[in-house]
Amino acid sequence: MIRFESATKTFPDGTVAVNGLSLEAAAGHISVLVGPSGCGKTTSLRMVNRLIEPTSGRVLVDGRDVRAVRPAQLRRGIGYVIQQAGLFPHKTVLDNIATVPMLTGATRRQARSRAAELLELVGLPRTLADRYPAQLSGGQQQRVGVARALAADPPVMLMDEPFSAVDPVVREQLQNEFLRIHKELSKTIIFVTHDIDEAIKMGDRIAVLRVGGTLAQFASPAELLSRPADAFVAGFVGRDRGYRALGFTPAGSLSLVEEPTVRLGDSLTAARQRQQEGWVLVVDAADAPVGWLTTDTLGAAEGQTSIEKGMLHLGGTLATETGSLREALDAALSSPSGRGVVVRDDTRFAGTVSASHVLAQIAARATAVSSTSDTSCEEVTA
Ligand SMILES: Nc1ncnc2c1ncn2[C@@H]1O[C@H](COP(=O)(O)OP(=O)(O)OP(=O)(O)O)[C@@H](O)[C@H]1O
Repeated sequence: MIRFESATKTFPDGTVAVNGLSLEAAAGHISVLVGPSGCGKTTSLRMVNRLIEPTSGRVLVDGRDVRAVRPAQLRRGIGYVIQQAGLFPHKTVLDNIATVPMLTGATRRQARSRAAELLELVGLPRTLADRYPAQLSGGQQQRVGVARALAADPPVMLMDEPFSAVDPVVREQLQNEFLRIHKELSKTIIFVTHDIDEAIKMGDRIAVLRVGGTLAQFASPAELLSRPADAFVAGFVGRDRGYRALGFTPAGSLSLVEEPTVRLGDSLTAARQRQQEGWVLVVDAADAPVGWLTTDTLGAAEGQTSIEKGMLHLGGTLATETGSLREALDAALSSPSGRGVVVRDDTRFAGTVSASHVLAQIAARATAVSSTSDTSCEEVTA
């Protein structure tokens, strides 16, 4: 666990980068520091591994004031991942990763074997092991950066905008992979980003900082979206926060509508018979939805007698039975028939749901929540 106790940093030129920060980053969880440029995120992070010393207040790791531990020793237990990966340019990928275990006493052979395992864990092929950082893409470099930070198996990791130097698609892959790794390893992580969407995706808890280095709110993503502490936080989390909060509301008891389906290869006559309001859902042999067929234009399919893939509309996004209300609403809104397709976890078709049905469910939940709402606030404030 990492605890900031009224930590303040004033730089010699008088800049107050962090001002009385108090919060607790729980063990085994990802705590995110987010806020506009210059609000003190990096300074806060660096106070944990003593790259920066607080002017007043203190930072504790597992109950111990970091100032009581020699920096070199402290940093051995704290992985550090930064933007642009910060790899040693003259070392190969494998040696970059193996460096830290060797510093902590592993033999070269042990360290390299561990490095090879980590390469796999972060989703990199072994064929990259002997390359130099300059011979890797930005996303691959970031993966090596994560592997290197994990190499000494530190209980704590500090991550400073680790995925911001790559394009949005790679970034999403890196986020997903990191979340998968985190599920396996459960490190205590402080993750810095200026991107609220990334914060909401990655964080178990999110600290929103404002310029001047003060804490505006420390809360779970769902709480931040549904109950921002003030206008600054509301503005920072964004205008569509109501919709995004649905991403944290399980679809749960949403009752599905039975929907007649046809299979690829079935006759067009069957499609006409089963259509509802001009649309019929087509599934494959394993009952997984593959698209919608509009029976209005079937007359144009001259000479064809059976349903083929080329006739189908791609369909909307799919929601899962165990997913969120946001998924369900998005499935309905993006479906060409207006009927959102819901699948089981094994991708078999389960039923459909309409946008009005999801909205009715949202309204019912909102009423239930407001009548049982508690206003407890778990954050530690200065
Ligand atoms: N060595 C320094 N001397 C003086 N001021 C500094 C120093 N380092 C940082 N600052 C200032 O402290 C404030 C906080 O900086 P910090 O880098 O912690 O912000 P940040 O939230 O991480 O910003 P960004 O998102 O732009 O990286 C800024 O106003 C910055 O200019």
